[in-house]
Amino acid sequence: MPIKIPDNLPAKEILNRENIFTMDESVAYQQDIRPLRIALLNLMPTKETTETQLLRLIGNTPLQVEFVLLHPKTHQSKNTSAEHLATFYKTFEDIEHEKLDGMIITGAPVEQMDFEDVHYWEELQKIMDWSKTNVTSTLHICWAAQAGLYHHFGVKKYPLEEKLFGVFPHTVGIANTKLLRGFDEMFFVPQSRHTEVRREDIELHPELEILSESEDAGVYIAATKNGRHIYVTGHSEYDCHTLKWEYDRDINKGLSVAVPKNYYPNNDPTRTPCITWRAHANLLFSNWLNYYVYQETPYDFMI
Ligand SMILES: CC(=O)SCCNC(=O)CCNC(=O)[C@H](O)C(C)(C)COP(=O)(O)OP(=O)(O)OC[C@H]1O[C@@H](n2cnc3c(N)ncnc32)[C@H](O)[C@@H]1OP(=O)(O)O
Ligand SMILES: N[C@@H](CCO)C(=O)O
Repeated sequence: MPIKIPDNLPAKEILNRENIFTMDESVAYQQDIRPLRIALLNLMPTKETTETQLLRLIGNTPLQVEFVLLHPKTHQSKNTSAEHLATFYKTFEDIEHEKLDGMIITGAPVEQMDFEDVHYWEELQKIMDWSKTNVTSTLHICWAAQAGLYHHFGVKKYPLEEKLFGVFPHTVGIANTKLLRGFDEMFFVPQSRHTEVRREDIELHPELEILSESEDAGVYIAATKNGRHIYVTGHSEYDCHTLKWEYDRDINKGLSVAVPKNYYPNNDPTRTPCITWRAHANLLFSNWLNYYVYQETPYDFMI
């Protein structure tokens, strides 16, 4: 939340230089509050797990949030029951005449396919185009970040020689950026993917900036300079045991997969992993909700 301070307090200038958000008394008197409307376009097969992970992070705010669950109509889900979708989910057609304060588009296990081979690619492109005018800020996670960068900017994804799998140190790329307010200079993020986007391709687009990256994992967060589209390649929303679940799943299938790096104590998969990214995950989502959604969205957006 912004700090409301007297109009002429000297600290105001110092904080403004650090991009700390302050608000004059005169502006504060005019500020109205209403619940935020945030949609989760859930592309994951494990929909119930992802709902829980993201609600946990979105719920960490004093703001009231109305959560709208969306699934792609043009894909028949194998792993989530039709009953769950019918009870709790809507499709894009149900909301396309509305406005949203924020939208999160999740990852999906389709990164090794061409975008055009994904069943819901056309539908997703339509939703991403619509988001430019109907959503104040859209956060794209993992495959959705690759899909958004490709659709909006033509940025390609490239296969990695081996799966990027583990918990890696990341750094803040641009000082005082509001999305990373309060972050330590180095922080940890889980990564679990077979493909990457590259800095040099993103740099060709002056509308984009790279907010965070990692020596091991490459670009972590890119965003449009106006904050309306945010692309996050890692999985800060993952629970402590999600990487273990993915690792055990692949081992049980007989796949050759390396132990996730920097995750188990002494990299020993018989030991219980320890979470090292929760604080930054909470900050990332509360900064997004505050600075990119709540402070930017018009009060009468939905009228
Ligand atoms: C890079 C990132 O974004 S990481 C995020 C993705 N991570 C995850 O999904 C982790 C959890 N997922 C999993 O562990 C596995 O996908 C499982 C265990 C749920 C299922 O795996 P499998 O049995 O091997 O494959 P299955 O044939 O059921 O298809 C898996 C999913 O791939 C996706 N998929 C596969 N082909 C297509 C396609 N052509 N178009 C769209 N989606 C597709 C679907 O999401 C499908 O699940 P769904 O129908 O429930 O939505
Ligand atoms: N995080 C994913 C990568 C596949 O897209 C998994 O391991 O299931």
